[in-house]
Amino acid sequence: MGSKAVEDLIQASSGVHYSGFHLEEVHTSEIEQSTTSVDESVKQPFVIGVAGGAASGKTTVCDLIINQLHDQRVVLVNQDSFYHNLTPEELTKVHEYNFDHPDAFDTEQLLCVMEKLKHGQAVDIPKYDFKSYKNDVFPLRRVNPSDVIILEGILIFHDPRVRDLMSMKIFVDTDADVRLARRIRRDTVEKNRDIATVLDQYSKFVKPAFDDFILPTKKYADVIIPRGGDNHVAIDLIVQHIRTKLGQHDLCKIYPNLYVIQSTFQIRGMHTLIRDAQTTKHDFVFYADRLIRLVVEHGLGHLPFTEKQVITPTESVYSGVDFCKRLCGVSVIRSGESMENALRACCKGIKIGKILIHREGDNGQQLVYEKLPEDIAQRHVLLLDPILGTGNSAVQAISLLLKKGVPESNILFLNLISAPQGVHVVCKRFPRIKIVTSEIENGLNEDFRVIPGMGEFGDRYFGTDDD
Ligand SMILES: Nc1ncnc2c1ncn2[C@@H]1O[C@H](COP(=O)(O)OP(=O)(O)O)[C@@H](O)[C@H]1O
Ligand SMILES: Nc1ccn([C@@H]2O[C@H](COP(=O)(O)O)[C@@H](O)[C@H]2O)c(=O)n1
Ligand SMILES: [Mg+2]
Repeated sequence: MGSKAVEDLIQASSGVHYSGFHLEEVHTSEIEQSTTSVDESVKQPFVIGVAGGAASGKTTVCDLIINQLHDQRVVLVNQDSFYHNLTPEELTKVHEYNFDHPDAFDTEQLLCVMEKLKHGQAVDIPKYDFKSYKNDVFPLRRVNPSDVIILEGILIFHDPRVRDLMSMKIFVDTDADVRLARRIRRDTVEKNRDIATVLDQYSKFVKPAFDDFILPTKKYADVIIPRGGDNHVAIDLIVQHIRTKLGQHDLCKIYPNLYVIQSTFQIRGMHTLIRDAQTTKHDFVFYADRLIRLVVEHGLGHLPFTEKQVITPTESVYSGVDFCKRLCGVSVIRSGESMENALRACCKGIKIGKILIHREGDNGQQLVYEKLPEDIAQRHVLLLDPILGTGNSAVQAISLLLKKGVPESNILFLNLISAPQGVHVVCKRFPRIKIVTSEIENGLNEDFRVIPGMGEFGDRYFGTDDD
């Protein structure tokens, strides 16, 4: 592929940083590999479960959430669509059929639909007809893959496999008498049923199933909404939370200890400069330093604090906090040393240890030198290395700190860019350490280099590259 084709590719891929590629060095296979790795990681939808008794206000709550999330792609999948069709025999004795029992639903079909949606495929979902009791009413409803999928139904929390799909679970909690009153009105007005049948179904099936199957799933809820759709505060908070989660990188949803600093145009502009192969050494150092300072300041915000009160010059009391005192920086030589100045500028007199890890071959790492404070086990450690790639150096460095007695939860790993592979390796092996980074990369190339990346950070920062 010639450089013209590469430029076309860059042009076509809005929103993705390709400015760090060395155009003359890019090979077709590298581009295809990087593009494929992006496609493979199909953006995971944010799945919300909404459960609660019949006529508690579930659909009303879902409609309010959908309205407020108007600028997002949201779909509603109703558990009613997965009611089993009744056999001819069951149809003749429909008043003896329990529509509130978990067995009334085809959960396997629901799981199959969710699997497809999660993998970015559109699905056709049946529309349930409460009058004919049939779930094969045509035309089927076409549901496209979306950023947010809301799963609603009385027993949507019953099956653990369905629960596991959900990033957020909401239980709509409405008084039984309110639910019954609404149900009588709905079933008589909308479903043309007579009141005696509605009350009979309620006492025989609806109430017992609520007590036996629905209410016990309330414990799985992350949020319980009293008064359903009338509770605007709860709905506003839920929508706010969903917006925050949608703005986060998918990896942050998997690993709660991974923090990617909120992107702004300033931050993206600085990244654009340090990733550009044409950027001068002077500019590279200047903008790398600015980004490092941001990451360090953000990282310090994750340290514990103690409450402290001071008297202001107006002799008033200011209730504030005191910084965590027992800190230590540890830089991974050589790139990590570029982060020391920012740490020193933020934490007066901080001790800084060093670790040297030699890269053996393509993927192996070997620890060759370490100099750490003797009392490091009693300190919170800020581990400094601007790039998290394969995760091999980070694992070596963290393992050494643990061997020296530093508790895992006292380690804060600060870097500028992280490859998903490295995040998986570090977060799975050390789930209690925190990682603070400023951008998540597309992946690694065949040489285990981060892409798009910024080249050899140490060489560019310390001026030892050939230019
Ligand atoms: N806060 C409310 N105040 C008054 N009526 C409501 C309220 N919330 C829902 N309803 C009515 O109650 C009935 C059941 O509400 P719905 O949201 O469909 O509940 P669910 O989906 O839990 O069965 C509907 O007729 C709806 O219009
Ligand atoms: N043919 C049917 C199917 C279901 N029901 C009742 O619907 C309730 C669930 O729907 P919500 O919108 O209230 O969640 C449930 O209590 C079933 O009894 C029915 O009456 N007829
Ligand atoms: Mg409903």
